[in-house]
Amino acid sequence: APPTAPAATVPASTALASAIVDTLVHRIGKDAQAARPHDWLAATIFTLRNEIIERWMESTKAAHAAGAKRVYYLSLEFLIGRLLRDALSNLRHDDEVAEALATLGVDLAQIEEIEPDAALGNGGLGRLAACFMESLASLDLPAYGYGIRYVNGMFRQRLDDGWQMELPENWLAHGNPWEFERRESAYFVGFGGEVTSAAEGRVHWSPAEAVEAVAFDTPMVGWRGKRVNTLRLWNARAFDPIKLDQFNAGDFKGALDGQLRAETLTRVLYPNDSTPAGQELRLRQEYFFSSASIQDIVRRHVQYFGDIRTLADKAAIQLNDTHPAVAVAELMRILTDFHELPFDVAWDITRATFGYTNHTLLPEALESWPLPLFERLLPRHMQIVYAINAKLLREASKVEGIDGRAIAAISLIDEGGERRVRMANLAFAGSHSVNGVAALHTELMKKTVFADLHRLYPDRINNKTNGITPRRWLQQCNPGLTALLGEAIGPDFQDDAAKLTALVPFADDASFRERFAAVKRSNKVTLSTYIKESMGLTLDPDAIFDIQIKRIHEYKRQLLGIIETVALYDQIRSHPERRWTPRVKLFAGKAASSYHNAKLIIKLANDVAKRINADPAIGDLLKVAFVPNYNVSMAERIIPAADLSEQISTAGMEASGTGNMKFALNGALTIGTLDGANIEIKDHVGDDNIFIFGLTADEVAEKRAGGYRGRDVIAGSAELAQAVNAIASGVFSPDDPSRYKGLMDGLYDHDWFMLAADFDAYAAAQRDVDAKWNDADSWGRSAILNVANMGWFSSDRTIGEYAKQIWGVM
Ligand SMILES: CCc1ccc([C@H](C)CC(=O)N[C@@H]2O[C@H](CO)[C@@H](O)[C@H](O)[C@H]2O)cc1
Repeated sequence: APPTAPAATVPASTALASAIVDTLVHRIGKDAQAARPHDWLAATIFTLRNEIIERWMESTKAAHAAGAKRVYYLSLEFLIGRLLRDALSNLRHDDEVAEALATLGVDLAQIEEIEPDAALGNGGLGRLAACFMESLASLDLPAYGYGIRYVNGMFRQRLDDGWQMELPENWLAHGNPWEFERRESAYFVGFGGEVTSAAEGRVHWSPAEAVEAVAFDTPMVGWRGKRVNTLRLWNARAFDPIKLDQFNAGDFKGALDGQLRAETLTRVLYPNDSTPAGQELRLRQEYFFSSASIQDIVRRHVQYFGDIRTLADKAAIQLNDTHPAVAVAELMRILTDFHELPFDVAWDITRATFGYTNHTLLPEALESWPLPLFERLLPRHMQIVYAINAKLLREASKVEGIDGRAIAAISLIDEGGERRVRMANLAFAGSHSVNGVAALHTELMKKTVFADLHRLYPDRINNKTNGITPRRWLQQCNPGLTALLGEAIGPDFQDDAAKLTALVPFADDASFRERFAAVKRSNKVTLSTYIKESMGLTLDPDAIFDIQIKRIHEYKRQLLGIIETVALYDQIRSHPERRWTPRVKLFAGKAASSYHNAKLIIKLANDVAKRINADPAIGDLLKVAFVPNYNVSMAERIIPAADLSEQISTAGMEASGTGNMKFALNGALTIGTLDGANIEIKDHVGDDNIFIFGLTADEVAEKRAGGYRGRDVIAGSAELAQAVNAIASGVFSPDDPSRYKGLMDGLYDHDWFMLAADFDAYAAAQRDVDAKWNDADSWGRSAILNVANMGWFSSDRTIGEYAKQIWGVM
């Protein structure tokens, strides 16, 4: 049973109202008359925090008392979003707080809207880390998340005449009531300098420069407040914020240089979600937070358990992709240089402690660092990488069937051309578990990127299909559906998402289908109101809401969605006599600031929207919109209103996807390829309740190997050719007719992402969507069966698997 609510819990609504006013007066310094919405937000959070802090302390004490093994999740990204609604709902206080505030004339929903998103991530990887932290607390597992406290998170996207503009994001502008500075948890992190060998083989690294890493803790509140875990984000501070001598000499810049360098380190999140910037500052960020985190983990272990050799029994460290991979070398440095363990003993402890999750097979996304940069910035770690590599290659050379080519592929050092340190190989070699994030992805890891390492360590790669927290992605963002489900199958699904299967029989219940459709329609009306107010565009809530929201990337094929929309537009215009099914196409997503084609695709979506929405011949049959500044809160607003979820990546390129799970859990049907977790969604919801089309991953590989050319396919598809030529010739860009020529030529000449190859199948699947939509019972049945069968995609199931099979904490 969850721990009994401590004495200082939130009193009944009126008492609660006065507690909030008391905080407003004594903490914010405003009385109810003068208070602004942001004052009420702060007062509500500070009041609610009291209970959270007590549960937090209780959780920490309980873990300590139990001598529990802790999970440490190292991630350069945590895409948290807003926390008030999440904390209120997980503590089951949302209704009484709403009531209490209402007695004060304050609308809880309104103040929840002004909380800034903690946008400390790019996309899938960062959001997964946030869902995982919530599930770890909800499963009562002692865990810490470690990351960087960026002052500027993911940039704000503004569209200027359809072009993406990146604006700094200042989530800390008005302070952050959720964080606690822990000045006592501060560590020295060095860079550069040199390594000297001291007496009896001891090694000494004297860095040329250093910063102080200071911890800021944010509570991670689990479902029913079962446990409150810690998200520890590091901030960099200069040891010498101001050099007075230089200042007095008038060299103000020089005097403050140290502080500037430190601030720069944790200032901003790199906005790339698959192409490494490859900049030195990025490596400095990766080492800064990895070192501070490892030092903090080792300090806690020695303090609580004494002997460092038992580290792997009491700590499970998970590397969220390669971004914290240098932590492997950092732990080796601390174990050998400070705790004077023999190399091999240190290596065994390191491997037993680390697990590594791979989130992408895109070659350009696999991080590697030029050896000179790595050596200059981290001279001691370079030595350790060499030592690890020597041991690894010695081991590999003993395995039969591992030839020179395999050795070269296994090596931590890429010798082809400029020598580079392969962070994926370092993470792989330094971990006892290497997991993929969906079944197909994990199989492709074994067959492609890690084929040789897999042959050397055949039982290291394992699969952990992603999941999403049903608290944020159903209960909190879709209260209408949650209430309806509760009426039908009782509340138990809120404690165990697997219990959603109790909904299956209701798919055949016409009255339940009706109420289900009514909830969906009211969510669509709510979204339409928002789109009307924010974009001035009127949407028909009875049209199919067909939605593609995710980072803009060529492998995610927003371009295929746009070209099919252009083909549909042309079909409607040339065949007005036909009975067309009204459709609303919504796009949203950010492009990495240096990703030219992705930014062009955003512009094209806006140009196509402008033309179609203004065309009187179309009316409400087709409306297109690109919603600006897609983020976690926007996803919570859009997903409950979706009928159709676009998951149309080139097969073999989307490791898993997690948006696909969120849409299906909210009763949308998926149109997608056999890629990532789409395959497992199909397996769970049933072939009749999903629209699958296109080439499989193997077929894509064959076509690529077989000299596939888009030109041949385009020539064979009138609809496709018409749409591509219309875009290429400037029909949607009269102000610059050749704007998309290059983009379209790319389809003729390369089409690496197989848009032409999959077009006809995709367009046909879209017509199947229309047909099913016009059979409301069939659509309703399928939508209900999607919700009923999405329990397996809860991140509680995923974390349960990590806990049992990788971390040994369950
Ligand atoms: C170094 C630049 C960089 C930054 C981020 C990344 C991430 C790995 C990209 C990412 O977010 N991958 C997504 O991870 C999700 C969670 O596992 C998956 O569901 C998505 O399929 C995958 O694209 C790669 C390279």
